[in-house]
Amino acid sequence: MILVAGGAGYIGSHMVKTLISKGFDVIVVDNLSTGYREAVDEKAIFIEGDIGDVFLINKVFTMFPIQIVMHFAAHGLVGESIINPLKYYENNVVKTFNLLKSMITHNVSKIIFSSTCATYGLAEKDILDETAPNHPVNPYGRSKYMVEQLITDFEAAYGLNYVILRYFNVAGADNSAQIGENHIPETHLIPNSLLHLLGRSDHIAVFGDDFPTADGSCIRDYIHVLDLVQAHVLSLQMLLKHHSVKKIYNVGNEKGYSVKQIISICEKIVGKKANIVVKERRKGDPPSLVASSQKIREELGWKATYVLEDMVRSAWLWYTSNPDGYGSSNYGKDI
Ligand SMILES: NC(=O)c1ccc[n+]([C@@H]2O[C@H](COP(=O)([O-])OP(=O)(O)OC[C@H]3O[C@@H](n4cnc5c(N)ncnc54)[C@H](O)[C@@H]3O)[C@@H](O)[C@H]2O)c1
Ligand SMILES: O=c1ccn([C@@H]2O[C@H](COP(=O)(O)OP(=O)(O)O[C@H]3O[C@H](CO)[C@@H](O)[C@H](O)[C@H]3O)[C@@H](O)[C@H]2O)c(=O)[nH]1
Repeated sequence: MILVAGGAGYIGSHMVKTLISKGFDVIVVDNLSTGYREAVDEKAIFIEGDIGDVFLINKVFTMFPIQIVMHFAAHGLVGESIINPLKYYENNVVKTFNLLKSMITHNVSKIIFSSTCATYGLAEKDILDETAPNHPVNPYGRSKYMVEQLITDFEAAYGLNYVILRYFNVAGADNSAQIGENHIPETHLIPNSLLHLLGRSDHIAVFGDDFPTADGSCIRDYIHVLDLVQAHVLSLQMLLKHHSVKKIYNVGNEKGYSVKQIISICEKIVGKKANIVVKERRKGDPPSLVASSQKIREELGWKATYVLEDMVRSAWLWYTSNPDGYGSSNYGKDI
């Protein structure tokens, strides 16, 4: 049985759907702070609760034969983490510490952890492999790097097996259009661009056009949520088959797109012009983050199968099929 922490969120709900389709028994623990009950496959057991609730998590480990924890539960917004670092260190570090401690107490010895390329910070190279130095430049990236360090220390001391996946920017939606990205407020670039083109805002902002990049806007590497889910499936298979697993993998498409290029691709796919407004840089944004995913390709046989246009098309299908998201009235509005 697999415990999916944060399985009601954007990425976690796609993971749960795939695990169920592959015949795994799944239990989701999610406090619904940014997730949705409706996003969780109905064949999964759902517990509304907090990963930091030691009593609850101990009970889950006592009642269910959990083999592996997939840990998606976190706050994930770079900008917000600068304004409210307490929220990030408490939720992402302190509560994960509680979860890890319960795992160790109950001999649950395998974890797949959702980390991020934000651990790298200011990239010294155009393409980042897993040996690039970790110098995160915002509290969110630091909180994730701290958890990576907890996990590696617990591996050394208590034999915790782990796969840490450093996701680059995740985008797109399941092709069914039944689940997708529904953050309130929405801050991510592709959703914001599409919601603007859907008429939900009067402009799309470009945060900074004076970065040291070709067109001056930030460069990111976008990965389809379904390709990312497949990276988890392969990591899961390795953890189920082997002992003493301690792996860190980047998961990205190995291609960089600037903010301006992303908006232009969204315009092309939707067939409409955006009202683009250049604004100040958003604090904590590194100019460029692009992956080398060679390690996971070579070691697990993973490869990205979707290109950027597929991500934008599937996200657009999700938004146009579900204009109210999971039913919330302030879907897509600014704070
Ligand atoms: N979206 C991206 O581009 C991206 C990139 C890199 C890493 N990540 C990481 O992937 C994970 C999932 O991201 P997402 O985009 O799906 O975010 P999300 O906000 O949609 O999902 C997070 C889920 O975790 C739940 N949650 C948060 N704190 C919790 C707690 N203390 N106890 C129980 N449940 C809790 C939320 O309710 C939500 O359902 C996060 O750890 C994030 O940092 C995301
Ligand atoms: O309306 C917008 C929204 C974003 N951006 C810019 O677009 C880029 C991408 O921003 P966003 O989509 O918010 O993603 P990131 O800030 O890169 O963060 C995402 O990707 C990280 C990995 O790079 C993950 O760790 C985080 O959890 C996830 O939120 C950044 O330069 C933003 O400043 C804009 O210009 N206008």
